[in-house]
Amino acid sequence: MSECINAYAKINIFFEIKRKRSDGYHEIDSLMQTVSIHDKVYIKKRNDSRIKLEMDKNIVPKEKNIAVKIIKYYNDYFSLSEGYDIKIEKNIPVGAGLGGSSADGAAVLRGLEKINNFSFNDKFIKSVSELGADIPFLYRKGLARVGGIGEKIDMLPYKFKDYLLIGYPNKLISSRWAYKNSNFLLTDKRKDSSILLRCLKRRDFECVYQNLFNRFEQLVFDKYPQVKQLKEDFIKYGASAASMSGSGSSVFAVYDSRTKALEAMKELQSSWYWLELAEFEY
Ligand SMILES: C[C@@](CO)(OP(=O)(O)O)[C@H](O)COP(=O)(O)OP(=O)(O)OC[C@H]1O[C@@H](n2ccc(N)nc2=O)[C@H](O)[C@@H]1O
Ligand SMILES: Nc1ncnc2c1ncn2[C@@H]1O[C@H](COP(=O)(O)OP(=O)(O)O)[C@@H](O)[C@H]1O
Repeated sequence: MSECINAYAKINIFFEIKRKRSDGYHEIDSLMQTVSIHDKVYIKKRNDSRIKLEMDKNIVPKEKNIAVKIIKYYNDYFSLSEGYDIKIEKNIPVGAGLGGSSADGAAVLRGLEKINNFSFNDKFIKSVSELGADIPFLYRKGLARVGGIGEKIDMLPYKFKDYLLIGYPNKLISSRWAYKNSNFLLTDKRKDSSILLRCLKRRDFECVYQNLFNRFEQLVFDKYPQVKQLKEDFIKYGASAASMSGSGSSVFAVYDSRTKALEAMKELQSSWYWLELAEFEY
């Protein structure tokens, strides 16, 4: 039987780099939230050990695709040789800071659980962050404080009700590049997500929106001024707040009504490459 799993994208409501580890990875402090924009991942078990992949946009070669890497990792980890047919319908822009590859990886894990009727344990899910740092969070969905390189997840019980507009200015930015060029940013005094956590505890969402933060913003704004322009456009057209997500280049904006978000979308659609209305996803 074939399973169809929605692979939800994420935004970083808060993102700070804590320190560089000796293996080159960076420890982060982030508040991550899944949003309604998603890929569709279809997965079916085969009778042989082959792994077949079909992806509508031919942007990622099979061997580099996270979906295939996950199946291989799973087979190695549990000493299996299972084969699967996987099909990905891609909607999440690639290299946008929306976690599209990790979302597909997490959906494959959920598919494996459904097909084989088991649940992965925490140790396995943590270990998968080696393949895609955002996979442990996207496997769980919702709102969480994320630490380590992405494997430490504290789920948070708060729910946003506003509407989102998410824009992608057609600049593919690699997370590796952003982290590599982040060292000079770290001379600044580090921020801490505990300010936002305090706002959340009081259910004071205005306070959260006033404290959105992304350590990579300045780096990306300097190199790609159109990303800064997109954020300014969102604010100009009625957003309560806006911030870049992850390593960019997408920017999300928060609107307190669907009507306001739709009006902004109408005004901005012709100026920007990709713009979508979204909701917080739990
Ligand atoms: C920046 C963030 C914030 O949520 O999101 P994106 O912009 O990618 O969506 C993530 O930390 C990105 O996660 P992800 O995109 O899954 O990273 P990976 O593919 O695992 O790693 C790509 C490369 O980025 C660097 N990397 C990644 C994660 C991390 N905590 N420290 C790092 O230094 C490493 O050089 C790694 O080889
Ligand atoms: N299924 C996939 N979908 C998108 N990108 C993938 C996938 N598998 C591997 N990749 C690789 O992951 C890189 C990062 O893509 P993505 O996760 O969309 O961006 P980001 O890390 O900025 O959120 C891409 O440039 C691509 O080479």
